Amino acid sequence: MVEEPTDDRENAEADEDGASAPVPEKTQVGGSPVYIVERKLGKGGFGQVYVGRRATTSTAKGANEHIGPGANEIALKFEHRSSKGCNYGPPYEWSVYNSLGGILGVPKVHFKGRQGEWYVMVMDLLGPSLWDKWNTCGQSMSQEMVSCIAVEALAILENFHRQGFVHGDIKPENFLLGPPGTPTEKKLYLVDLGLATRWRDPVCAAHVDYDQRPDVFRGTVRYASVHAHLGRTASRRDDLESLAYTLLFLLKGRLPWQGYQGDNKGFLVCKKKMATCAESLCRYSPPAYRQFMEAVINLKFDEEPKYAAMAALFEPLCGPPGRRPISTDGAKKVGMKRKATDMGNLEEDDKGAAKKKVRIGIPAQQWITIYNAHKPMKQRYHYNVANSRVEQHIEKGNDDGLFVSSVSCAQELWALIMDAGTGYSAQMWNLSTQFLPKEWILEQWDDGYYITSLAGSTTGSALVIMSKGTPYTQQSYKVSDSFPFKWINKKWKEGFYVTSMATCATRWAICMSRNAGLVDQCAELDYMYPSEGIHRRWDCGFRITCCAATPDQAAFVLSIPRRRPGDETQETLRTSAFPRTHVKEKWAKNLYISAVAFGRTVS
Ligand SMILES: Nc1ncnc2c1ncn2[C@@H]1O[C@H](COP(=O)(O)OP(=O)(O)OP(=O)(O)O)[C@@H](O)[C@H]1O
Repeated sequence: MVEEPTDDRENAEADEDGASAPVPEKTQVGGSPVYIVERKLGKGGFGQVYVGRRATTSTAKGANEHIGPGANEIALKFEHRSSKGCNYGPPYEWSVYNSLGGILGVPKVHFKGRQGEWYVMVMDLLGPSLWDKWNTCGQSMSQEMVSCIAVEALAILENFHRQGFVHGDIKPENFLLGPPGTPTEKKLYLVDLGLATRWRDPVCAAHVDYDQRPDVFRGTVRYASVHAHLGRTASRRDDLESLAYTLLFLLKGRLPWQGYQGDNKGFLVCKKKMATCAESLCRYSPPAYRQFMEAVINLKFDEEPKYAAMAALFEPLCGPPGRRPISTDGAKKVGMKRKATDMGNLEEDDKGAAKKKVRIGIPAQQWITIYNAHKPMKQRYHYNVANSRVEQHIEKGNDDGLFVSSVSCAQELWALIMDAGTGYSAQMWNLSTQFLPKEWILEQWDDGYYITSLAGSTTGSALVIMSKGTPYTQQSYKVSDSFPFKWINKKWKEGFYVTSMATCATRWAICMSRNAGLVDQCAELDYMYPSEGIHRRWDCGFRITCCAATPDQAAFVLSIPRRRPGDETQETLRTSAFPRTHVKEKWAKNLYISAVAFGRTVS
C-alpha cells in the first residue's frame, strides 16, 4: 500500500489559479542558463518543484558536478504570482534562502527571478525525501538509519538555529537525501523554508518575545509541537519536538494521533499528544528515544537545546562509522562533541529550580484559585453548594454587606466567593438550565446590570451573577464549543475586554465588557496549567483576571489595569480538594481569592 504524504499542512492552501496554470516549458531567470523543465519532483502547499535540464549541455568546469550553478540538472521551484505566499512580491522563502542557502544541510539556491506569471528558484537537485524512503522500504526504517537521521538532523538544526531561524515545518517530507548514485546520496538536507521564522533579532540578538495566539496554527498537524498547536511564538524547542515525532514516525510507522478527521482535528491531535507520555510513545524503542522526547518537551521557550548531548544519545545506535546508512559527517563539522558525559546534562534540572514537566498521560482536574493582595477585607467562601442552597448563602452574604465576586462549579456543586471589595451597589443572580439564560440577561442589561461572574455545570446549567455599580458601559457574550479566541481578538479591537468566563462540560462562555478599566489583555490556553506562559506574562506586568477550565483545557485571561495597584502580588494554587485551609492562610497574608475555576490542570 502506498500512503499519500501528509496533506494536513495548514496555512498553505494551494492557490486555485496557481495550481492549475501550466508551468513554462523552458525557464531562464536572474542570469541563469536556459533550463528545459522536465519531470515533476513534488508539489507542496506553495510551489511545484521540477527537474530542470540545461538546454545546452555545458562543458565548462563544474558542469559534471551534480551540484553547483554549473550543474546540468537542477531543481526548479515554481510559485505562481497569485499564490498566497506571493501577495507582497517574491515568495517569503526566497529571503530565508538568502540567509541560509548553502549552510550545512540546506541546498544552495543559484538563481532566482520572475518569468511571466511565475516566481522561479533554481537550486541544487536533491533525491528522495525520508518519507519516500520510508514508503518505498515497506513503510519502515531500520533503527540504525533513524538514529543516523537523528544525529545528522540535530547537527543541521543546530546550525540552522545558530543563524537565528526556526524551520517551523520539520517532517519526513522536508528532509531530502542527495540524488541516488551520486556522492551525496547518503547526505541529509532540509528543504522548504517557507514557514521559517526568526527566534533571535538579527540586530540586537535578543530572543523574540513570548506570545500565544490560540487561533494561529502554522505547520503540519501530525508533526507540530504542542506549543505550535496552541499558537505560541515559534522557538527552537518546536523544531526539536517535531523532529522527535518525525523520528518516531519513521521508526514505528505510525503516531498515536493519526486518523483524526474533521473540523476539530487539530484540537484532538493536540489533546492526544498531551495525553501520550514519552514512555508509551517510545515503548519497545531504545531508551535514547524516550530520553530525547523527555528532554525536548521540557525545553523552555527561550532555552538553548543541548544539541550535542541529544545527539550523543543516538550516536551508539548508528552503526560503525563508514558503514552508516546516512552520513553523519555534518554532525562532525558542526563540532559536536559526543562525549558520554554530555548525556548527564540532559537529566539535569534547570538549576534545580523548575520541576520536570512530564506528560503522564492521565488527565486530572483540580481547583485553581487565584489570590490578589488587597487591604484587609471580609471575604467568605462556600463550596459543595447544592442548587437549593445557593439562595440562602447569597442572601445571608448580602445581609452582611457582601456581594458575589466569583463563582465556579465542580461535580454539579457550586462554589461561591463573596466579599466586601467588589464595589457593586446591587446584584441579581440566576440559576438556569440554559448555558446561558439569554432572555434573563437581556432583561438585566435593560435594568443597568452587567454580568460580573459566570459558572457552568457539566450537565448544562449556569449560574450567572449580574451587578450594578460596575464601570462597564457595554457588554457582549459568546457561547462556543471551543475557546473562542478569534471572537475575543475581534472584540479586543472594538475596545472590549474579557471580564468573566465559564465552562459547561466542554463548552465555553466568554463575557466581554467595554470600559473595563484595563489597558491590555492576553490569554493563555493549554491542556495543562500553563505555568511558563503565566510567569512570562507576570514578568510583563499582566495579572490573571479570569480563569475557566474544561475537563480538557484550562484558560487564563491576564490583564494590565489602567490604575496599577500598589501591591501587585498574585498567587495561584492548584489543589485536588477545595483549598479551605489554604484560603485562611492567604487571608492572614492579606491575599484574597480573585478568581476560581475547576478543570483540567494536569496531563
Ligand atoms: N532541491 C530539490 N531537489 C529535489 N526535490 C525537491 C527539491 N526541493 C523540493 N523537492 C521536492 O518537492 C517537494 C515540495 O517542495 P517544497 O516542500 O519546497 O514545496 P512547498 O510548496 O513549500 O511544500 P510544502 O507544502 O510542504 O511547504 C518536496 O517534498 C520534495 O519532494
